[in-house]
Amino acid sequence: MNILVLNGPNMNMLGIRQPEIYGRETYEDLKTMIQAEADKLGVTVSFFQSNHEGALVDAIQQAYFDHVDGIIINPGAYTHTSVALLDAVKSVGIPTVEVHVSDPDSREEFRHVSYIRAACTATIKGRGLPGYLDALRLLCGADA
Ligand SMILES: O=C1C[C@@](O)(C(=O)O)C[C@@H](O)[C@@H]1O
Repeated sequence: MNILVLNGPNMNMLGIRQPEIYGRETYEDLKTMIQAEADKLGVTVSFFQSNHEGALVDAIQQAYFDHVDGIIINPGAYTHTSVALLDAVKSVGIPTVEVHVSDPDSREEFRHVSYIRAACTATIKGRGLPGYLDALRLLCGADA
């Protein structure tokens, strides 16, 4: 099984950006944590982070041609704005789990809308970085 982990804008700033919300662990720590869980589950994971909407659309489309089995996506702020990412996930038909480190629904009103949610099989939010591990287990059919 092949899982792609996509992170949107500012997720490369984990550990630096608003640690009171996103914690002190870095993007590299996140990748290490996911890789360790993937090794346990016996699945292959690849990672992509971009601050650019189109690059994320390209990565989702490429996942189709690479026969990726599942996508974990934290679109960052594009969650609340991007019809393009919604359309991309719908286009490829790959099971996709939306992850948020914080709980956007308990933050500012403008974070309450998620465009991508309609294309996702599940949303995991407010669980910190371990939320990504829950998403991985969910996609692999292991208990989340
Ligand atoms: O960049 C982010 C991170 C986020 O997706 C999260 O992981 O909690 C929540 C979004 O509202 C925000 O724009």
